[in-house]
Amino acid sequence: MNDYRIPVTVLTGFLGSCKTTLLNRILTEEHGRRIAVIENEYGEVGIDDALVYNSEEEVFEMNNGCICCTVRGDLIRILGTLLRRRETFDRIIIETTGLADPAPVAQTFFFDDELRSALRLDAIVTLVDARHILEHLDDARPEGVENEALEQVAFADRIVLNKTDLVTPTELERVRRRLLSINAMVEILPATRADADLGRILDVGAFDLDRVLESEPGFLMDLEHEHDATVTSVGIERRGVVDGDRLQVWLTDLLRERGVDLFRSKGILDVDALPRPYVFQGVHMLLDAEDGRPWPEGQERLNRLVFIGRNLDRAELEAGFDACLARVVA
Ligand SMILES: Nc1nc2c(ncn2[C@@H]2O[C@H](COP(=O)(O)OP(=O)(O)OP(=O)(O)O)[C@@H](O)[C@H]2O)c(=O)[nH]1
Repeated sequence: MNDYRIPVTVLTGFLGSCKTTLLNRILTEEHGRRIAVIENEYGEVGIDDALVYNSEEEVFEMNNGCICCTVRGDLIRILGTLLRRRETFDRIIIETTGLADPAPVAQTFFFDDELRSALRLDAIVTLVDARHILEHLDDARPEGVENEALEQVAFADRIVLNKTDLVTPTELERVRRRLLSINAMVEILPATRADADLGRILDVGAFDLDRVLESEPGFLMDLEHEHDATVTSVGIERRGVVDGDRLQVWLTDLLRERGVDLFRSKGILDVDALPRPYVFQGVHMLLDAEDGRPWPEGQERLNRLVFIGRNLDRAELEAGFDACLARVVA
């Protein structure tokens, strides 16, 4: 029997594991397919809108809470809105935050009659950072507090085992075995910059409710979960021109000294008043930087930074960044 329901892919994976990189690849390579994107970002300052490939696709942002907790109602509303013009797209991709539990997101497609009859959860695709995943899986949590990285691996229908360039073959094999010890059935696709075969990721019909119910009988009932309250996000927005040299010193020192607890950092900055923004991305102690898309004409250049990690000190981060500002614009 033909299934005319619209396929939905959930992209999940811990902070910095490469979700946005994979999303950009899909939007570039599947160009011509009509894709509706729903993006959930952690923290009050959104950055990913500027990092997602500039495409024809409509991107629905959900920035005011976590998709698996506070904004699940928003997700249902956005899906409902999309269904009212279902002829305008062929598939939906949802990118969760790096700290989301994918189970409540998956449940959304089974609770609501309208959604269940129109949408088909195709697969939960979990991105894994080969370099950092073991420390996150080993991160002991108090009783009742969940380990999101573990949930993301356990719930995956496909794992894109990414950043293979940052580990040795022996380390990669150790990670692969660990992933299979958590989720024996999952198909693992090794990748660098998420260059896995999209044919193994999209339209694969991999999500199987019966299998999930076998391993998690409470899947359709148990909505309660608790995140680690020591992990928070600090968003900073400032006008002004940043001094490139001071910024380098500050960021390098910050990541070296705090990199263990600083899971993720990103920023879009007006450095030295250049025509294009300076975009930096940190994952623990590793830092990448590149020029972003040119600042929009006639629009104010607002510096935006986000830090996500354990026991973050907002005042210290703000003071550190403020000291990098060469010129403050009121
Ligand atoms: N060395 C290396 N770096 C990578 C690879 N894939 C992605 N990166 C870098 O890792 C960083 C995080 O990538 P993103 O795609 O933004 O990760 P994400 O999962 O969307 O991040 P959050 O949404 O913030 O959780 C970026 O600086 C990427 O350039 C890879 O295969 N190897």
